[in-house]
Amino acid sequence: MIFSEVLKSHAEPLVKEIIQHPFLTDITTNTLAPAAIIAYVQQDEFYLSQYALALKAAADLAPSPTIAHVLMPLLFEPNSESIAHTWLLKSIDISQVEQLPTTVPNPTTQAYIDFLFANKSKDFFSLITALLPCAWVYPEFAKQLVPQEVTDNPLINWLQLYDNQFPDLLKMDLATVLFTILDQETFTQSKQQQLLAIFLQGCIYEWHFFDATYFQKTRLLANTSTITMEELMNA
Ligand SMILES: Cc1ncc(C[n+]2csc(CCO)c2C)c(N)n1
Repeated sequence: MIFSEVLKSHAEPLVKEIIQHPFLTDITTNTLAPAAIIAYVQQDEFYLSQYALALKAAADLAPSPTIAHVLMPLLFEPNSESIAHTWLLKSIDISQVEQLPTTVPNPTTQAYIDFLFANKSKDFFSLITALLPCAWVYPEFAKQLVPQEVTDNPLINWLQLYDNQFPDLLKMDLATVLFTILDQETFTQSKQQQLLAIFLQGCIYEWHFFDATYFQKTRLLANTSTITMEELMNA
């Protein structure tokens, strides 16, 4: 089995969990709470800005000019997925991301981003393996959840985007490119195990990302407490 297939087959149970997450089932039934939509869009805007930086770092770390060349066209602008966010917000009568309050990353978003940059500090292949679940999981659940019949659910556009049905708005080939880079490399057994662990951890973060925004785990001590870090340090 080629390495990318090994990664995907191990992650299959996690994809099943993600597909059953209430965030996604509520998308398919058009019952996703406005608060969950707002929390998701806010967190995702922030997440994607950091993801774009990590992807750029991968292109800079590329072990050969050929690989760098393959990655270059994929360095999407952080806001290239903003159409997905616009569609979600429109369903609750908010037209612009700018209308949302400023975002503080919730602990899950922050942990996911820290995970990406921790793998940047390891090596190029660890980094692209950490970047892969984000690019791979969405098309995986989208192809399974997009309804075959016509629907008036406005949230289905969001799924169709990730099912590559609007290639002019968002190209969905990043996962394929990153898997191909991995498949062209030969890894020792122990390196394969390390990369598999990174890949699965990334898929787990994808589940947590939905869970944190669905339940709005956004109530941070830093937002609610009147004591500042500075005061604690100087006490
Ligand atoms: C937490 C989170 N994970 C994955 C995506 C989806 N996504 C991000 S980058 C990319 C590759 C093509 O743009 C895809 C599919 C998201 N928006 N937010």
